[in-house]
Amino acid sequence: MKIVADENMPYVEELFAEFGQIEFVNGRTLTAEQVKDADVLLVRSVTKVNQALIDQATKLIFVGSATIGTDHIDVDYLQQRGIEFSNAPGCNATAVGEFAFIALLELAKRLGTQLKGKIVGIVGAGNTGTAAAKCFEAYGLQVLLCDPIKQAEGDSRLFVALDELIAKADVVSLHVPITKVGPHKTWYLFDGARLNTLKPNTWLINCCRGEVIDNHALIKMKQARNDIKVILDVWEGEPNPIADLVPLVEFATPHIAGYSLEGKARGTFMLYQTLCRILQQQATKSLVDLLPPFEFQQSLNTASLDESHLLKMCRLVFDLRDDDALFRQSFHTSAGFDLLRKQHTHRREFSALAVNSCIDNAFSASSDCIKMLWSLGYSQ
Ligand SMILES: NC(=O)c1ccc[n+]([C@@H]2O[C@H](COP(=O)([O-])OP(=O)(O)OC[C@H]3O[C@@H](n4cnc5c(N)ncnc54)[C@H](O)[C@@H]3O)[C@@H](O)[C@H]2O)c1
Ligand SMILES: O=C(O)[C@H](O)[C@H](O)COP(=O)(O)O
Repeated sequence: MKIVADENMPYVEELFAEFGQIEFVNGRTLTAEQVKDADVLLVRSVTKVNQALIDQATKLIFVGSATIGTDHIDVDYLQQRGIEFSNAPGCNATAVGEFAFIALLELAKRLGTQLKGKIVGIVGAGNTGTAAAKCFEAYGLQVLLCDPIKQAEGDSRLFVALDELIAKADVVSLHVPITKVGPHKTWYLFDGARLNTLKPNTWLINCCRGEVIDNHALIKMKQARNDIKVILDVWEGEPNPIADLVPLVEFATPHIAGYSLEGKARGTFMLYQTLCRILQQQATKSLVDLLPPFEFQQSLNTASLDESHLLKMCRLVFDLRDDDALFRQSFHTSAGFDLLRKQHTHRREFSALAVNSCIDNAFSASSDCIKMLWSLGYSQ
């Protein structure tokens, strides 16, 4: 069996070698010639899998994408050809939720203010939106959810309309898939008109897909209203963000919100499980065995955990300032953007770090602050 896999997908060797020969390829420049004799194709979000790419791949039985998004896959064409397809829903949701939380703590710090007390509006209450809400709620913030699709499906959570969310929220965090048609299409959901309805001093964060915000309109808005603060992990026209936008954005990263080691491992592992099912083979590998132990364990020796302590705790697993600095140095070319992603030092999720209070100290961390960290996702 021949497996063609994106060279930037960790753990492929460990999980797929037992099935046959693996050929690692550059996912961005993959050609029909390279996949024509593949039985299995493993991709990431940078590879467009469509008729043009796999027309000649007559042996192909499975296409797997180690991603949540599926906008790069022509799912109908795969279905017509009878080729099994699977993405990895939820694989990096925790990473995205924690990214949004940490990014907003960083923004508050940079602006000399606090995230505590803000109302956070989450647009799209699926896997990543729910993971983000979990962090904000663990920190005691009020969260508003907007998801007309889930609402219509009878999801029991409380939802608000987008206009109401924008009118009430201090922070707007975007978590929708990119869709171009239908009553809830998200392409340019935040166009110039909607951006102008953001209330003064709103913080806007996008870690879903760049085109959910009209980036040219965002430039105009930022030039006119610097009270609006923006964090972008995703960009219209990746891998070539609009250069004029970058200096206007408070934190800028190269589409790495989902890049935790755990999220990456889960993505590849879910594809391994699917191939085992297709081949009617027992899955013998384990996800836990893939992950290296984390270097630290933390004892808290403080009676209360203020926001600056919390941010220090977060930086132990992920220091977003590094990604922001590197991005500003080398986003200018598509090679730069992709290289930043390729060379990203995979961060860990909160769960990698075990946190306890110093039990022998009278002024040790109160159980409330330890519980808050555990609710955020840190281990006990
Ligand atoms: N930056 C990254 O690294 C990164 C990582 C993971 C996912 N993503 C992107 O984020 C997207 C969302 O991921 P997810 O796991 O939360 O997906 P999901 O499918 O679990 O949830 C998306 C939610 O958005 C809702 N939705 C759709 N249209 C909407 C609209 N117009 N208004 C409000 N809600 C709407 C859906 O009903 C759904 O509940 C993915 O499709 C992917 O494009 C980015
Ligand atoms: O859709 C997703 O899961 C994310 O956008 C994912 O993090 C993108 O990462 P890539 O596929 O480029 O590795």
